[in-house]
Amino acid sequence: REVRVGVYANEPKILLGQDGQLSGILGEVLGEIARQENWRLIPVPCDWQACLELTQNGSIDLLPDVAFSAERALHLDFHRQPSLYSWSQLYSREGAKLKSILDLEDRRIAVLAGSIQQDYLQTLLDSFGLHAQLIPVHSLAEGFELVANQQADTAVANQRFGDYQAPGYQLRGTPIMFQPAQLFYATRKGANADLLAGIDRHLREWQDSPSSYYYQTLQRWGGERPRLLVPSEAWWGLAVLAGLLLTALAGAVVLRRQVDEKTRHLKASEQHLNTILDSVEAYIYIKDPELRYQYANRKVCELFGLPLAQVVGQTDERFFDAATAANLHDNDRRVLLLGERVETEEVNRSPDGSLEQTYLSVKLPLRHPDGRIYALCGISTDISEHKKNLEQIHRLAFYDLLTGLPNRRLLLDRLQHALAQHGRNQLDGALLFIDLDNFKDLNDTLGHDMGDRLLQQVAQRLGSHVREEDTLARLGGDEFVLMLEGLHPQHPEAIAQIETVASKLIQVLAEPYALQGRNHTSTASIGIALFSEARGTVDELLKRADLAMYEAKAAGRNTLRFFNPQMQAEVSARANLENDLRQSLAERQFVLHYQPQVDAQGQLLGAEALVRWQHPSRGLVAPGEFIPLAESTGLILPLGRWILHSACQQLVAWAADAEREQLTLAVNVSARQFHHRDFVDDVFAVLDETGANPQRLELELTESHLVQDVETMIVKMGLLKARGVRFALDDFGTGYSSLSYLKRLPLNQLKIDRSFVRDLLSDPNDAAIVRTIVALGGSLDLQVIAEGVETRAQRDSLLRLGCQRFQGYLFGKPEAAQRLEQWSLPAGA
Ligand SMILES: Nc1nc2c(ncn2[C@@H]2O[C@@H]3COP(=O)(O)O[C@H]4[C@@H](O)[C@H](n5cnc6c(=O)[nH]c(N)nc65)O[C@@H]4COP(=O)(O)O[C@H]3[C@H]2O)c(=O)[nH]1
Repeated sequence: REVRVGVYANEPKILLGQDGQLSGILGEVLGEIARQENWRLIPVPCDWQACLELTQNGSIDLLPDVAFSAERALHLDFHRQPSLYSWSQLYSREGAKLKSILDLEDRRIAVLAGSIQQDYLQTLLDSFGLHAQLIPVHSLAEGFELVANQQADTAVANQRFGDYQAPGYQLRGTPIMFQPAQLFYATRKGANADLLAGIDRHLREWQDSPSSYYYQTLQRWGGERPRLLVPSEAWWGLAVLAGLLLTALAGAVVLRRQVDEKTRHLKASEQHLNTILDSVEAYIYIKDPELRYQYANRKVCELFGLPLAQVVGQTDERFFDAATAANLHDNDRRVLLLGERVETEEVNRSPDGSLEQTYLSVKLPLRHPDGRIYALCGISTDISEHKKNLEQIHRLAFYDLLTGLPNRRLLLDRLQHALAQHGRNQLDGALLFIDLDNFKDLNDTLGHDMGDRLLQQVAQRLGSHVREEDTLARLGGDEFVLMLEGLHPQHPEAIAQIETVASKLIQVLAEPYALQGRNHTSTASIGIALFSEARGTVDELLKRADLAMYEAKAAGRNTLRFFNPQMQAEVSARANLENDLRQSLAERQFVLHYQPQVDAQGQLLGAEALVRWQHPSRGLVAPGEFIPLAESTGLILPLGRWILHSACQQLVAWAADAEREQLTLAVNVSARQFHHRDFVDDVFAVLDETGANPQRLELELTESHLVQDVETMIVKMGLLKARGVRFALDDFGTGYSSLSYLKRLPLNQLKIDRSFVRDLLSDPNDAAIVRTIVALGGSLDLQVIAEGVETRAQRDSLLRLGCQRFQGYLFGKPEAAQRLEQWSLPAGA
C-alpha cells in the first residue's frame, strides 16, 4: 500500500532525510511501522500550511506531528495513542529579558502561520490585556532566523524543535512555555482508518517498552528518557497545574490592570470632586481627631488667606479668636467623640475680633468600614447677609423706626405673653398709657420735623427711666405704652410701685426739651390699668389704660389716673347716648323751648331758644346732658343748624304778628359750631331760606369761644354783624375775658351768669361783680341782661345795681312757643 506522507522541516520531529526519505523522530517511527505493515511511504515535501491543506483534500495520506484540536478534528482524523508529547516555548536571543508572559508587552513574536500556537498565543495575550506584534512565518526555521537577525524579539516553537535548533541560531529557550500538546499522525477525515489503526497498534506496544524502537529513536534524536515512565495522569496533572498557574497569573495581571484602571478612575474622580468642591460657595473641610485641618476647599483657603498646603495641619486657634475656636471645638468634639451629626449656627470672629461672620454648619463623622471615626467633614455656609436681612425684617416688623422702640405688634405680643405669665404667678403687672399733652399743637406750629424730634427725646427719657425688663413701646403718634411686670402681689403695694414710676415719668417728661435751639415745654398724661383687674385680655387692658388716660386729660393733663369701673360705666353710657343721639337727629326728636327776656317793666323783649330732646323712653332730656356729647362727637353741627333753622322760622312767625315783630330771639352757638369754617355761610343760608330778619337774631357765644383763634372769630362776627345779626356774650364773668378782646368784639349784649345772681343777696362779692359788669357794659355801650333771676328780691337788687334786662324763672321757664305767645303784652311782674 502506497502511503503519501507530508514532510516539512521540523527537526528533530520530522524532516526529509538526505536520501529523500522521511527522517526525524516521527519520520523514522512511521518508517518502521510502514516496514512492518508493508506500506510504501512516499514523502511529499511541503511547508506547514500547504501540508495541512494537502492532507485535508486527501493528496497526503498521513501528516505527522499534528496536535489535536477540536477544530482540526472537523477535517482530519487522528489515531488514539499520542505519537509524541510536546509543548510550545518561546526562544529568544541572549539577554532578551523575557521571564514571564507579562514581558511580552510590545514585543515582536514570530509564530508559525495557521499553527495552533498562533491562536493560542493570541488568546493568551488578549486575556492578559497585553499588546504584542505577532509575525507569521512559514517555518519554525524562518521564525528563528528573524529572531537571530533581530527582526523579531522572540519566536514560538515546539519544545522539541526549539531545543534542538536554538543553539544553531544562538538562541535560548525562555521560561515562557504554554500549550502542552499531544502530537499525532493525521489523515483526511473519513479516510485511511487502516493506517491509523496500524499506527495505534505499534505505538501502544512500543510505548509500553522502554527498550522499543520508539524510545531508541527518541534517544537518537535528543537523548530523551522514555516519557511514558511518567504516568500519563501525572503528565495531565502537570498540565492542569500549569493551566492553574497561568490562570492565577492571568488573574493577577487582570487584577493589576483593574487596580490601574480603578486608580485612573479614582484620580479622575478626585479631580472632578476637587473641581466641584472648589466651585461651590460653601466652606468644606475635613479635620482629624486632633481637630487639625486635613482638607479645605478653595473657599476655606481664601477665608484663611493661605494655600491648602499651609492650611493642612493647622487648628482653628490659628484662624479665629479664642472664644470662636473653643466653640468650634465643642461642636467638632460632639461629632468626633459622640458620632453625632451636628447642625448648628456658628458665629466666627477673626483673631483680632474685627470680622464676624455667621455660618450654618453641618458636621458629620467620617468612619472606617468597621465603624471607627477617623475624621469629621464639615460644610459651612455663610449666612451673615441672610441673618442681617432677617434682623432688618424683624426690626421693620416689630420696631418703630422713629424711636427704635417696640411697636404695637411687638407690644401686643409681649402683653399676651405677660398676661399668660400673670395667670401662672401671683405677681401683678400694669399697663401705662402715656400720651403727650397738646402734641398736635406743637406739630401744627413747629412742623412735623420738630414733632419727630420731640418724640425721639421723649422715647429717650422714658427709656432711661424704666427697668430693663419693662417693655416700653410706641403705639403711634404721641402715644407710648409702658408695661410693668413683676409687681407686688398685694394691691396697695403694687399701686404704690406704679405711682412711683408714673410720677417720675410725668416729672421727667415735663422738663424742657431743646428744639431748634429753643426750650420747649411738653407734658404727658398717663392712664394706668392693672393686669389683675383686666380679666386677662389684652384688649380689655389696653382699653382700660386708654380710658384712664382720657380721665387724666380731663382732669387737667400732666397727671396720672388709674382705671376705675366708674369710667367704664360712663363710657358705656356715653356710647349709648351717642347712638341715641344720632338716631334721634334723623328722627327729628328735638324741640325748641323759649324762655322770655324782659325789661325793667317786665315787658317782653324777646326770648332765648333752648333745645330739648324728646326722648322716646326718657322723656324730655335737658341740653346739659347731651350738648357736650354732641360737641365732642361733631353731632352739634347738624343739630346746631337745625336749631338755627327752627329759631329763624319762629322769628318769621313772630314777624307776621304786629305785636311780636319786635321780639328778638337768642340762640346758643357752641364753640365747635362757630369755629367751623362754613358757619357764616350756614347762617346766611338759613336766613335766606327762612326769610328771618337778621336784626332779630342774637347769637349767644360764651367766653370759652375766646380761647381759640380770636382773630378769625372777630372776622366772622364782623361778617355776620354786617348783615345785622346781633351777638351776646353768655355766662359773662365766669371765664377769662381779656378786656382788649372785649373791646374788639362786635357785641351787643353781656349776660351776667346766673351764679352771680343766685348769691347776689348773700354774697357782697357777687353784687360787686354785677355792678362791675353793668358798668363795663355801659362803658362799652353794651346792653346787660341777668339770667337765672328767680325772685323779686333778686330782680330788685339787680335793678338797683343798674341792670335793666332780665331772664329767669321769675318771668317764665323755657317753654313751648305757644306759651310764649300767650304772654299778655305788656306783662305785669
Ligand atoms: N336754675 C335756674 N336755671 C334757669 C333759670 N332761668 C333759666 N335757667 C336755665 O339756664 C340755662 C340758660 O341757658 P345757658 O346759660 O345758655 O346754658 C345752656 C346752653 O349752654 C346749653 N343749651 C341749651 N340750648 C342750647 C342750644 O340750642 N344750643 C346750644 N349750643 N346750647 C344750648 O345748655 C345750657 C343749659 O340749658 P338749659 O338746661 O335749658 O338751661 C337754661 C335755662 O333753663 C332760673 O331762674 N334758675
